Order: sequence, then structure tokens, then C-alpha cells
Amino acid sequence: MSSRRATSLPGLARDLGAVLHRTVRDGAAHEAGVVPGVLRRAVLDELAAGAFVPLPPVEGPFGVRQEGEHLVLTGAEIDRWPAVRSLHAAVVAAVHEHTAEIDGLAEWHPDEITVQRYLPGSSGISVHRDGRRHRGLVAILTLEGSARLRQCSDREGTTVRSFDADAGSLVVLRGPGLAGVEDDRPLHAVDGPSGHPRTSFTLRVARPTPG
Ligand SMILES: O=C(O)CCC(=O)C(=O)O
Ligand SMILES: [Fe+2]
Repeated sequence: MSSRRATSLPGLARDLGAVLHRTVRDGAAHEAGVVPGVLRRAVLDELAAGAFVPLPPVEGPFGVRQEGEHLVLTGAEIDRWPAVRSLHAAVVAAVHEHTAEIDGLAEWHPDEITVQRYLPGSSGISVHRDGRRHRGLVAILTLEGSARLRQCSDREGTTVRSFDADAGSLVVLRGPGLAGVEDDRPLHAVDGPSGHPRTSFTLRVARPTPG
């Protein structure tokens, strides 16, 4: 029943060529209005049943600070959530439209979805790089709410680009192997949400590279 509803959900509202080319050039890029409202709401409704857990408040050797809660879906788990699966399929299809122009996109088959919720007053996540195993690119969609997502030039948080990660928007981060660059992952941070809770939906490759 729910899968019939999910198959009638729309795809993405924007072509991703421009944002992908900006990501290749700058390491991180933003596009507004990517996820139609009906698709965002279907995913949020479905995720209301999810078992969110608090993020570890401090993580990794650099002591990255995190304030929020998350739900991680991997591999076949993704298929159990019809609307989540629709959004995942829509993003992969939109990225794969550009495989002929940018090396590394054809191999991008994200098998991990992280949903993160930040309440007003949260400080977000401090400056970090996403893990090396997340090849190709990291795609961060915002399902509701808004916050500044900042690309930084150092771990003190000097901001080189600031993106409005608001409902429907996409931020793309460069991962290892994108456009022939083996590893130049951007430092970035996300601030706390403005006024209302923010929920992000991030697609990453997590499986080890074969061979
Ligand atoms: O919630 C987001 O906007 C993504 C935050 C982030 O950089 C991460 O989870 O690695
Ligand atoms: Fe990150």
C-alpha cells in the first residue's frame, strides 16, 4: 500500500548539472529548491516512526562537537522505507544524469542515509571533514527548517562559503575520487537551526571500495 503511494511521488525539481560542476570547482556547493514539498513531507511523515538517537556530543581525534539526534539507514534497510527510497532513487538518478561530464559520478551508489534533527538552540556540528570512505560526493538535503552550512578554510572555523541549507535545498561536498581528485574533502560546519527544528537527509557511500 505505502509503496504504491511512494511510486507516485515526484522526482527532483532541479537538474543538478550546475551544482555538481560548482562542487568540482569549489569543493562544496549549494542549490535551492531541489526537493519538491510533497516529497519532503512524505519522507518526514515516514520518518516520524524512526528511532532517532542523540549524536555523540564529541567525536573523533579533533573533538568535533555535535548537538542533535540521528537515524542511520544502510543497505537493504533503505528499501523498507518507501518514501525514503523514492528520495534516494531521485537523487541518484539526478546525479547519474551527469556521469558523462564528471568522473566519479557513475560509481556513486550511496548505501547510507543519515537523517539528522537539530532543535532550536542547538549549536549544530563544529568544523570537520566527512570520512575518507565516503567516496565521490556527499549530498545533504534539508527536509525542513533552515541553518547556515559553512565551508571553512581551517579548524577554527574561518568561513569561505556560507550556504542557506533551507527546506528543499541541497549542499554537495566533494568526496574522494570526484573528477579525478583523489582526496580534497572540504572542511565544513553546520550551525544550529533558525527558529524551527531542522531535519537533514544525507546520502553517502559507506561500503568499502571493491578491490
Ligand atoms: O545536517 C547537516 O546539514 C549535515 C551536517 C554534517 O556536516 C554532517 O553530518 O557530516
Ligand atoms: Fe559533515
